[in-house]
Amino acid sequence: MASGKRAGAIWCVRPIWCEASRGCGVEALGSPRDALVRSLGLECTLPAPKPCQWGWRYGQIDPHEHCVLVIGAFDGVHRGHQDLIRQGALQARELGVPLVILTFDPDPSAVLGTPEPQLLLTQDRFRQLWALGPQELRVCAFTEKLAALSPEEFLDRAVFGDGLSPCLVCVGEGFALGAQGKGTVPYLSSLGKARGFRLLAQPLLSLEGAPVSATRIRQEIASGDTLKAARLLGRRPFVRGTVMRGRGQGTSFGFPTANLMCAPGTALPASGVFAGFGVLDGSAWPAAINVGEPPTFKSQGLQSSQGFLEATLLGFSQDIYGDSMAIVLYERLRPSRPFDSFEELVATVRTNMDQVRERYGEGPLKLISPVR
Ligand SMILES: Cc1cc2nc3c(=O)[nH]c(=O)nc-3n(C[C@H](O)[C@H](O)[C@H](O)COP(=O)(O)O)c2cc1C
Ligand SMILES: Nc1ncnc2c1ncn2[C@@H]1O[C@H](COP(=O)(O)OP(=O)(O)OP(=O)(O)O)[C@@H](O)[C@H]1O
Repeated sequence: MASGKRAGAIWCVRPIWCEASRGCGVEALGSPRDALVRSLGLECTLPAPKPCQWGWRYGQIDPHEHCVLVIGAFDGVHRGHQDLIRQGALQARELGVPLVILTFDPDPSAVLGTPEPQLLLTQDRFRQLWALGPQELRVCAFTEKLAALSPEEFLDRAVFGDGLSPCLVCVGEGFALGAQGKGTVPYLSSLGKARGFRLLAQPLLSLEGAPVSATRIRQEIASGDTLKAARLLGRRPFVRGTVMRGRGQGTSFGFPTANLMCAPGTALPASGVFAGFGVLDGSAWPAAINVGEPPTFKSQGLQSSQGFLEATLLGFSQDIYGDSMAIVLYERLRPSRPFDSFEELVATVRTNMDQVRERYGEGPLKLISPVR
């Protein structure tokens, strides 16, 4: 296994909107409603998974039918990933064969002992990949056994040995797979000669002066630059979590907040106040959001845990304790800070709510279907 830091090393790891998001910013996602639908991957439904020898698949091509195979962990399904998959789709169309995306679950970094904060939960990653239009999405269960396979063993067992016969394999420049990261581009290229496939190494998509990578996007999110993260992702970043009980003071302050505990390992800003949307039951509510422990109430309960945020949804008043909710992070409004008085805190949060209202209105935007 190669080191977890190696760029593109996998072991060390219906395209409606792809075209629109190429070469321009997130505004290309269209209306606020369309942008939310696309950011959350609600425009498509994943088919039921079917088991295969090394994992499972969504959709199916004929066993050993020639195909174009695009391989990667694809955390975030960012614009570099989209570019690579779009290239695979073009090649597949020219060759008259289906497109298969091969990915891994869990993310290889989790098994290799170098877990990275995740830009997408697994099902969201699969949905974003499926939205790019492959005929099959193949998922290899990433276990220590799989991690220990050499590139030759991986190809012979988990690819050719599990019903896939690619005539073209597409990866990013600098990609490597297999134990010790041995399966570099030149290495895979020569293995392909013996196995009847060509290897296409796609130059990395660069935006705003550097290659797009999950690591770079994680850094932008951690620093609170959710707008830049959105430009690199080609969609708005969002997180999911469960609504928990808080101190119960928000209602008395005049802004009830949904306290959200996100899944462990979710990529979140360190702290800060953001404008965005809360998405529940297929509707999106403009929201003012505080990420992280509120500095005025340090260490007074669940807020001290990592992965915590709270959001006041404009125009919303229902009991949603225990419900799951997605929070889509638009832009950062200000840093979180301690307040000397509740009055000052309330007045400042109200100003933030007004900022959200000015930008996104109040009350729900009905999205296509309930958040799955
Ligand atoms: C938009 C928004 C901004 C906030 N900003 C801060 C802040 O800067 N400092 C702080 O200590 N708490 C901040 N909070 C957290 C509030 O103090 C907290 O929501 C309130 O005390 C209610 O907490 P409870 O839901 O646990 O009762 C913010 C909350 C929201 C919704
Ligand atoms: N900016 C990019 N442009 C084109 N292809 C890319 C880009 N970034 C990654 N890829 C390719 O996409 C596939 C999936 O990448 P993977 O998630 O496995 O790891 P990675 O290369 O480390 O990417 P990242 O750091 O963005 O997660 C790989 O074939 C990889 O080389």
